Amino acid sequence: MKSYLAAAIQMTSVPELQKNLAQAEEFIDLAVRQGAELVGLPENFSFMGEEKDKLAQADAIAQETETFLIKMAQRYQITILGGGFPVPVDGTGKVYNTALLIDFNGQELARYHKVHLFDVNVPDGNTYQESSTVMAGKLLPPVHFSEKLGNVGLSICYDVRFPELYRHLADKGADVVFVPAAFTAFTGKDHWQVLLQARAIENTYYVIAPAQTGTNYARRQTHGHAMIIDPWGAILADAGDKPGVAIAEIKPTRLEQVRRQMPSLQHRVF
Ligand SMILES: O=C(O)CNC(=O)[C@H](CS)NC(=O)CCC(=O)C(=O)O
Repeated sequence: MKSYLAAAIQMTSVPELQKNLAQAEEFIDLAVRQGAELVGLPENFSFMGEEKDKLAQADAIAQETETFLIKMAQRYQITILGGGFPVPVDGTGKVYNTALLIDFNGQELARYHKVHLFDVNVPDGNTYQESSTVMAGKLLPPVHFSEKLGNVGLSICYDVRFPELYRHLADKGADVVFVPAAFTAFTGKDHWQVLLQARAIENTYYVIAPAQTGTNYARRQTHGHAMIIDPWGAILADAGDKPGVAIAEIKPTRLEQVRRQMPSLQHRVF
């Protein structure tokens, strides 16, 4: 593993596929011009809208999003994560909420179907029933083993509330873990940063968290604060509440140092 720059992109995605892909490319371009080699896009980056509209357009969203990710990886010579988009599951009328990691050749490195679905009545009055359109994944997320970038683990959004998933990624040797999200503004203000820092600290790995921000559609407000956190829990970059990019250096020496200073992973009893 070498030292390199990673980017967590922050967007206000809307219910318009082409518009979102154009916005995503602008931020990818910006990140690459600052030297980023590993770039993450948030959950719902290519389409964020009503569940029924997402379902109606799911075939086109899935196809065009995958083509876009491959094109971006090759054009900018980066490893890129598409942090969550719908992929139809044959014969069910539902989709998997899918995260996809692509390398600079356009080759697929890892794919994950979100296992924890957000079926929650948020106290601000909004009701979320992700399981009405999304099929829960059945497998724990993968870790992609990379000589160059370190071992990269995947997850999506609401997963961040389930520490056992992140401990699994640590057991598989993760050095860098993605948490692409579309966190609600209401839960995000109290929970987002704390949960991300906890996952980084307890597992002594980097956390890269691309995010949605602002008003995406109707009454849907997202929290923002895409960030990159080091294995000590320090916030290295925070994109604030406007669309943009959080960039920080991922360093193997820092991973080794923190794991020496705080060897908690070696002291597990259970
Ligand atoms: O609602 C949308 O349009 C898009 N959102 C999503 O796709 C997903 C599932 S509904 N959002 C979350 O998981 C939020 C989790 C969260 O906010 C928390 O855990 O507090």
